[in-house]
Amino acid sequence: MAELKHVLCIPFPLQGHVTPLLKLSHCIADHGIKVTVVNTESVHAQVMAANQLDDGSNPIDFVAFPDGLETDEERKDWAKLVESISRVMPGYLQEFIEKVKQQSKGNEDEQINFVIADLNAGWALEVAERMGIKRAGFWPASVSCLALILHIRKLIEGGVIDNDGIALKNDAISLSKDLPSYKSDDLTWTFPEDLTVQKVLFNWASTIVHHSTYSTSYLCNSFHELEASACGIIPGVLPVGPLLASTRLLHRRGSLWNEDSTCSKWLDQHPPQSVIYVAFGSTTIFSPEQFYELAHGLEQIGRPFLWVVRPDMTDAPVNKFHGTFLQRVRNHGKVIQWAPQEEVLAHPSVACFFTHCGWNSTLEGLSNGVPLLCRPYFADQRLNRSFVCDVWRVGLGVDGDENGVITRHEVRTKILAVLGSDEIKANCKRMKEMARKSVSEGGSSLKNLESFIELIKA
Ligand SMILES: O=c1ccn([C@@H]2O[C@H](COP(=O)(O)OP(=O)(O)O[C@H]3O[C@H](CO)[C@@H](O)[C@H](O)[C@H]3O)[C@@H](O)[C@H]2O)c(=O)[nH]1
Repeated sequence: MAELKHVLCIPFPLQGHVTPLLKLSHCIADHGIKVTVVNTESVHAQVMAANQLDDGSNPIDFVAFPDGLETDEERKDWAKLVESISRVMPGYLQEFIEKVKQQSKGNEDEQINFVIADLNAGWALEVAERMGIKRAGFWPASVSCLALILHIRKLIEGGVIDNDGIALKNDAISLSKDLPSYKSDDLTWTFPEDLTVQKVLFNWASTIVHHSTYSTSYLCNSFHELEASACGIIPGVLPVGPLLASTRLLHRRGSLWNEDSTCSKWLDQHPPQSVIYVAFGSTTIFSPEQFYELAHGLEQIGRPFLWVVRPDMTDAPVNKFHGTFLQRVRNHGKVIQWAPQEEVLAHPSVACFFTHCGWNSTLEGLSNGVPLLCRPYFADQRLNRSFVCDVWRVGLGVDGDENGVITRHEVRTKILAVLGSDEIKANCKRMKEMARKSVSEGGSSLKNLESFIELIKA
């Protein structure tokens, strides 16, 4: 079938951003539209290495541009990463769009006529506007988080935060009478552990506000029924989620690391709703003390657990620890470096999900009806935790003592509490049905996606 349009999708180069935009790219390609995904060279190499093609018929094209950095160490410094990509990538993007135009020799169907960019890589929207190309922002986190960021000016003017984003009072923050109020700790740029990092995060958020002006529509990985009031205060917001992997996405679904393929078999060996799945996304770091408390808590529960420990998750001497720990838990615990998370969460033997509350993990948990235990690390994760525990009531927080330090005792008691709560189970079931309905025939997110496809084709 001849492709009618050519869409360029540009994610921000982090796992939690690449995955959802890649899933959206597949949804668009399913409608007969040509899609090219632009990654940094470093992310591109990881995606290609970690995701083998099933049959060579991947429906999406990939291109890669340099990010202007030399080492992976530099890439871990977000301030550097954000500064570098927004300095060097706009030039590569413009060059690429012009090259495609020349190569297509006037064939309008081949030329790039739509750009979808993560608002965290919003410089791409600026390039698209300059080149007269239609465009939309993509937001990989919650609509409530986007609402907060887009109201930064109002919060400063209202004396709620200062010019560095620091909350001036401990009071609940209200953006609208219909929207659940935000706690001052839930401001997504708050990082009391390190005020320099907080400044970087706040500047980053302010850049998002600026870049949002280059688009009038924002595709969000959420669904209307989940965040109706937040959707109501952002004109142009288009929830199209939850963006979930399905069988067609077995090609290049976007993991940056190799998924451990032994999980399914291991899960098959356990009774329904018996396994505690523990994974904290791609960026969470645990201090050695917190890592050990978590490990001991899991061990003491004496129930089966599947725990993702990324090699860079802690400075604790993991190998030495693992030797004895794995020996002790060998009958019920499995530790891996990276999971096929969506498959794990969909497995009937999973009973609960101990998560950092990254938005993708939160949505994947909700969509599979799995109760959540929340240990947020930074950014939007505290806000997501508040929604999970206080608004939707589908999980419990593992909040630590007055200094935020978690103990093995708390890990154990909270897991047992979440497993024993009928209220949480009932809410999870309801949430799963709502999430699935939104992306089914006639559902709100599917309708939004279809009207967006019409916009591309127009
Ligand atoms: O072993 C694992 C662990 C995670 N994942 C996947 O990796 C993604 C992780 O995304 P997310 O849960 O959102 O966490 P982060 O990687 O931490 O994502 C960043 O981006 C998100 C979207 O903006 C934010 O909500 C987070 O706070 C931010 O840290 C999810 O799709 C998971 O399914 C795996 O496939 N295997």
